[in-house]
Amino acid sequence: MAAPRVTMEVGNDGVAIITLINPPVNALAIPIVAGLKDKFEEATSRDDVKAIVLTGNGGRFSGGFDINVFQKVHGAGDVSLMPDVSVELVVNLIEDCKKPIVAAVEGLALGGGLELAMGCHARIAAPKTQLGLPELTLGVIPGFGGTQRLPRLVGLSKAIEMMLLSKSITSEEGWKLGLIDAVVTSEELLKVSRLWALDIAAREVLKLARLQAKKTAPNMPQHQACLDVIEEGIVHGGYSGVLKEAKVFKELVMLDTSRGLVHVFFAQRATSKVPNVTDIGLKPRGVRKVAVIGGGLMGSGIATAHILNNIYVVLKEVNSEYLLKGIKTIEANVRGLVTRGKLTQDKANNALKMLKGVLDYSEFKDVDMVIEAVIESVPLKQKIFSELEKACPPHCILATNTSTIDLNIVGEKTSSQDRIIGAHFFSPAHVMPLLEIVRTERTSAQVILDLMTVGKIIKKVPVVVGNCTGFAVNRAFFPYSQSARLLVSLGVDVFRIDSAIRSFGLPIGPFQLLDLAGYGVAAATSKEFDKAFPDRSFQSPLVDLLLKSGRNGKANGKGLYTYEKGSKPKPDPSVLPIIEECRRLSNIMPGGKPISVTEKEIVEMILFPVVNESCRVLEEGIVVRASDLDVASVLGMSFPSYRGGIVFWADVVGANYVYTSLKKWSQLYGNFFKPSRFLEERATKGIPLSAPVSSSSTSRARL
Ligand SMILES: C[C@H](O)CC(=O)SCCNC(=O)CCNC(=O)[C@H](O)C(C)(C)COP(=O)(O)OP(=O)(O)OC[C@H]1O[C@@H](n2cnc3c(N)ncnc32)[C@H](O)[C@@H]1OP(=O)(O)O
Repeated sequence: MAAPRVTMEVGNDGVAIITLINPPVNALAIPIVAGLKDKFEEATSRDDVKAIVLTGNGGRFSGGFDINVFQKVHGAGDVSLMPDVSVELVVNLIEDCKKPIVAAVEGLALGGGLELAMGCHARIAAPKTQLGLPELTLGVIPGFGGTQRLPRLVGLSKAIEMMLLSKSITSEEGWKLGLIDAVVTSEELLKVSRLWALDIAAREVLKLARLQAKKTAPNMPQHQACLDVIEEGIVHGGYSGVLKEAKVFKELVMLDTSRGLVHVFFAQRATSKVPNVTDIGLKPRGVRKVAVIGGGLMGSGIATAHILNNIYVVLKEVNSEYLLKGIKTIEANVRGLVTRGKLTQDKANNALKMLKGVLDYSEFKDVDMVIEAVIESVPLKQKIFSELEKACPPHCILATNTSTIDLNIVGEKTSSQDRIIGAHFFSPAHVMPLLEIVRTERTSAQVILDLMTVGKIIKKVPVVVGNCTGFAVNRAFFPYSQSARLLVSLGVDVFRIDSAIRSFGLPIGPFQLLDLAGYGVAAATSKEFDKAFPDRSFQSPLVDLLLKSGRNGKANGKGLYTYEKGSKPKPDPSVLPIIEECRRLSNIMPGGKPISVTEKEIVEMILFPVVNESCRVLEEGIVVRASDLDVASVLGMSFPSYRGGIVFWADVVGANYVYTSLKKWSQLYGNFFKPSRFLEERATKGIPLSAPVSSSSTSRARL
């Protein structure tokens, strides 16, 4: 029988195949260990070797360390006969190798055999390969790093079972656990392992991940940085990798991105602390049965959010046709989650069992909460709330999903103002995470606390806000769509505006959002804001012109963009004459010529007016604290979380810069941009916008 040896063959592809030859099980005898060291050193230093595959001859990877050596140790009583494999070979030469090493395992990889394979950068196995660490059966423990690497690859419980019970697993099971990267036929084993090794060498995976991250996280440096650090370890070894990791970590933690994300993390948690509500010893009352009035888009979304979280819902509509439509929408919402893999069929069935459709108030006698979600009509809402007062038990919370109407007016015809509260969901209500809880001066603390608790049960982030037109989010962001339309009237291209806002980090621009919401909704909400804030509301003819030309956005497939199934929305060039007409009617371009702006100016001219209105929201105490508005802007408007929310971002940009910019634009383009008193004061005194209102002289003046 030929002497145990290790061979190396370098292919034209630059892959060195290192083979263990020690029949019958390729036990890791002393000459094999020495041979492995030689070959790995050679492969590492040779320029023609790009990557390495380690394999065993004769269809068996390795049965482990040569047990005969144990006998020699026992006989001589000399433990120094054991070679240093764990650190010298597996860590220094294999794991830290600057070239990728892939183990191609077949038949068996036991004890030291599996440990060698675990030191490699990937493991490809033939079917039914036996993988195990049976060292305890010999009275010892795994000695080539197995105690450390196996738990990291398969998890602690499985690793303990495999070691303490000396239980082997198959390569198929290993693949499921993450120990094996791919299981391929015996014929393909070497070919796939070579390609795998080259793939790591060419770092295709990293390249792909980089491209992907560029698309999904364009403004966040930590994604590319993470890939750079991983690559450093692959190219220059683990030590160099951890050094770079430590350095890059410290750089990243100091950046605005991390500051913004950490701010949002704590800001989100702070929303559950509401002075005089959560700190006065009240206990939330259970809400088991909820009635939703109105099965339209909002009502059905709200009902869906509740049944998905085990809350019984009665959905009330005015006739069976509408009711059926509402129930169908809820079923479609739930099915959609199953299709997208977000919900199991079982859970979906259980959720739908929690729903009952009704046409009258008989089921309302034992409901704990009602959420009204009918159209925005004051007389209709007033009528519903006075009926609810009679139909519901006295403890029942009376909530409305209105997004514009003053809650005091909604409850005017009742004597239950203490139970009336706003539950402002964002569409689609079963998906969007924000729940604005709107309180009036008369809403009781108990009712606020109860709704906050339900909000958490249905997995929303409840933010308690005050009562005003638009509440916190829609109020602060009403200038968002208006400034976009103002820019269009000043001659800036619609699609350029959307693209600038997307580059800033919002998922879609203001005009795509307009298409999505539908022009009817946009026209109605614009009117509310024109009415509430006439001094600073910009009235653009654009939406009316679009409606007149038979367009209604995505809903009828005709918007500023064209919508075809299966493809992304595309700018529709046929809207350009409508936009020209809009500019002609507005007649605000200085000297009749389009203004010239950079992408940065577009973003600032759209978002600084939002900051300005946010200042008024803060000054009026509509939110408990500035960070609540940050959370609301991130969760309700998809303002990029890595910018920390609208107020946080404004402070990063600098209140003074926001103020001077707005002042300049207000001189050029009018009152829409006029800085608010709060902004002016904070900017001139150098106080951050996020500082508590009570610390500014504004509120001191009021007190
Ligand atoms: C530091 C490290 O963590 C320490 C270690 O690696 S300790 C070693 C851990 N490995 C083991 O315990 C595996 C022991 N071997 C076995 O369980 C089985 O031999 C096997 C499953 C690999 C193969 O089984 P099977 O096909 O039935 O063949 P079997 O007759 O047992 O073995 C074939 C030959 O290989 C030898 N052999 C098997 N494993 C060996 C090993 N690890 N060292 C030295 N010789 C070994 C056997 O003594 C036998 O020799 P023989 O032909 O001269 O009698």
